[in-house]
Amino acid sequence: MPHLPPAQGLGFRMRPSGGKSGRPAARSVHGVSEVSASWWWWSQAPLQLKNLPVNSFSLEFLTELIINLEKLENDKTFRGIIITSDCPKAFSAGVDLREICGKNPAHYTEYWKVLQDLWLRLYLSNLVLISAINGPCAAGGCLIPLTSDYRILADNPKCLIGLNETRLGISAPFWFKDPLVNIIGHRASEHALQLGLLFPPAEALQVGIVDKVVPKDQVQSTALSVMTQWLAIPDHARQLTKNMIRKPTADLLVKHRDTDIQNFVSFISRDSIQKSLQMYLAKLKQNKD
Ligand SMILES: CC/C=C\C/C=C\C/C=C\CCC/C=C/C(=O)SCCNC(=O)CCNC(=O)[C@H](O)C(C)(C)COP(=O)(O)OP(=O)(O)OC[C@H]1O[C@@H](n2cnc3c(N)ncnc32)[C@H](O)[C@@H]1OP(=O)(O)O
Repeated sequence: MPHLPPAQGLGFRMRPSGGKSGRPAARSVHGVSEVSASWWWWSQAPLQLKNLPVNSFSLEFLTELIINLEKLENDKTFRGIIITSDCPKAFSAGVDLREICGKNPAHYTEYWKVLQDLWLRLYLSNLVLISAINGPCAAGGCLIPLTSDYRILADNPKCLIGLNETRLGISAPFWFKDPLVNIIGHRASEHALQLGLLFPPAEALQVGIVDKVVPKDQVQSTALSVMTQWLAIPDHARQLTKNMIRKPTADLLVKHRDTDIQNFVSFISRDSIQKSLQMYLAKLKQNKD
């Protein structure tokens, strides 16, 4: 794991709410972020993503997320996580474009490997993962929802979700495509992926990329109630079943991850791609003004 300098505004929060268990809040400060590990409701942890302004996946943010997930996974008192965003602008803007623009091949290699690591950790997690999606998530921003067990989307026209890579002139990695196919089926994925569709809430529900759409102020309470249903199932039976269903998909990435890294690095290092990226980043900044 690389050594990381402290950063402002980067962090994950596990927020207590009611202290049902009567356990005192544990607070620990780490290299990058402050993690306040407390009990909200026995055995379920709300994990709030906060990498302002849009929860884009910087290398530092990815690394911290993996560390925090590992801690939760190893803490046998936790059986599920509700993942949501603490950034008002987005659930996640996906790949942090500054990480893949103007850097060197070694950096691109490390970045892609860590992104794969996060995917593997989430996809094969023993915990129940529920995405409480309270903001837009496009392309790489769908990584957490697509690897979760259940997705709840806020009913807001800004909350668009989908793998829109083709609209950016790129192709979604196979390990983004595979979970989508597993969730919405082959034909709907062909359609969604080739056209780079970003679904507004009602369409997202109809195609099945999310499991529930609720008013924004009910996303958390709905997530809690869904979590309760999932936690009613004995862990060992649910975990074995999850692993049985997901392992073949995960194995594909494990088997091909080196080739996938090489492909990504050679693609992203092209001058033409770097120019497009610079233009896209500049456009994002212009749109703001
Ligand atoms: C042309 C080539 C493009 C892409 C990549 C090329 C190669 C990659 C190869 C393979 C990878 C494939 C798999 C994954 C791909 C990805 O995830 S690519 C990234 C996809 N995400 C997006 O395109 C989202 C872009 N952002 C937005 O649409 C909006 O910002 C938003 C809807 C999330 C929020 O909108 P607003 O509330 O209007 O906020 P702003 O637009 O003003 O944004 C605030 C601030 O954040 C910066 N920003 C936004 N997204 C990113 C990002 N992904 N990476 C880095 N920075 C980002 C934005 O520039 C603003 O910055 P400032 O101007 O405040 O400095």
